[in-house]
Amino acid sequence: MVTARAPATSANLGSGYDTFGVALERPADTVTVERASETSIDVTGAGAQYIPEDPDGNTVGAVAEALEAPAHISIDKGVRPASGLGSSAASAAAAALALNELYDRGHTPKELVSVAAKGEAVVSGTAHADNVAPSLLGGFTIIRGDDVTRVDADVSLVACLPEVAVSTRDAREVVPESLSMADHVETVGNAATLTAGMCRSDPTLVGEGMDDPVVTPARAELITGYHAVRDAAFDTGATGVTVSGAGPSLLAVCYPEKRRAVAGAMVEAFADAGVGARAYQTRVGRGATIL
Ligand SMILES: Nc1ncnc2c1ncn2[C@@H]1O[C@H](COP(=O)(O)OP(=O)(O)OP(=O)(O)O)[C@@H](O)[C@H]1O
Ligand SMILES: N[C@@H](CCO)C(=O)O
Repeated sequence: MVTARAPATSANLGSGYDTFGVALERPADTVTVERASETSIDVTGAGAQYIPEDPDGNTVGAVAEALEAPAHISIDKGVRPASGLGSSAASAAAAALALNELYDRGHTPKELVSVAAKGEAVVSGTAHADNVAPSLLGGFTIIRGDDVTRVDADVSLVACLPEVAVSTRDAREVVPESLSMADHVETVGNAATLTAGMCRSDPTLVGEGMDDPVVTPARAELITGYHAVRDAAFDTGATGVTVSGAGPSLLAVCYPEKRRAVAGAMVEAFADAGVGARAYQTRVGRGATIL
C-alpha cells in the first residue's frame, strides 16, 4: 500500500493561459493505492458526492490505465471539485506518484506530468498540464508543448473559493479563439514580468504580470461578485488578482503581512454579493510527496 499527497494548484495566473501554474501550500488531496487485478475507486472528503467512482470518469482511472497499474484507489479530497484550484489534477498527480511507487515504474516526477495530464483530458477534454505540473513538481511551472520548466518561488497567496461551481469544460468555451496584436503584445509583456517576479520572489512584479486582457475578462462574467472581490483585495494590499484556473476561485498575490486582511476582505466582498466563500491563506508550495 502506498499513500501520496498532492497539493492544490492555481493555473494560468492571468497572463499564462494553459502555460503557468503554481503549487499551493494548502489544501491538498491524499491518495492511497493497493495492487488489484482491476482498478476500483472510492472517494471521500470535500465534494466527494460530485466525483465519479467509475474509473472511466475519474482522473485517477486514466492515470492507472496509462501506467498499466491496476489498483484499488482511495481518494481523500482536500480540494473541492470544480473549484479552479486544480482539484481533478491533485488527485491525478497523487495517483501518478503513488502508482509509480507501488509498481516500481521508475518514472521521475517530471516524466509523470504527461501521465497525470491524461487524467485532465477525462474531465475537460484537453490534456492540459498546467495544473498537474506544479502539483507534481511544486513551485512555479511553465508548460511549453511537452516541456516543463520549474522555478522555486516564495510568494504569499490568497485563494478565495466561493460556494459555487464552474466546470473547466464550460469555462473553456468562453475563451476567445483569437486576439489582436495589441493584446498579444500586452500579454507577452505581462507574462515575462510575472516570470521575472517569480524568479525574484517579488510579489509586486508577480501581481503586475497577472494582468490579462484576453481570457480573464471573459471568465470573470461567470463568477458572481468577481469585480467587487477583486477591488476588495486590491484595497487591502493585494498586488495582483485574477481568476484561479478556470474559476470560480480568485487568486490574490500579496506581501505576507497583508495576507490575513486580503483574505478577510475577499470573503466579505463575496458575502456582500450574496455568495458564501472561504479563503486559504497560502503561498507557493512544494509538490506531491509519498507519505
Ligand atoms: N479525482 C477527481 N477529483 C476531482 N474532480 C474529479 C476527479 N475525477 C473526475 N472529476 C470531475 O472533474 C470535474 C472537476 O474538474 P474541473 O477541472 O472542472 O475542476 P478543478 O480541477 O477544480 O478546476 P481547475 O482545473 O480549473 O483548477 C468534476 O466534474 C468532477 O466530477
Ligand atoms: N488552463 C486551464 C486550467 C484549468 O484549471 C484552463 O484555464 O482552462
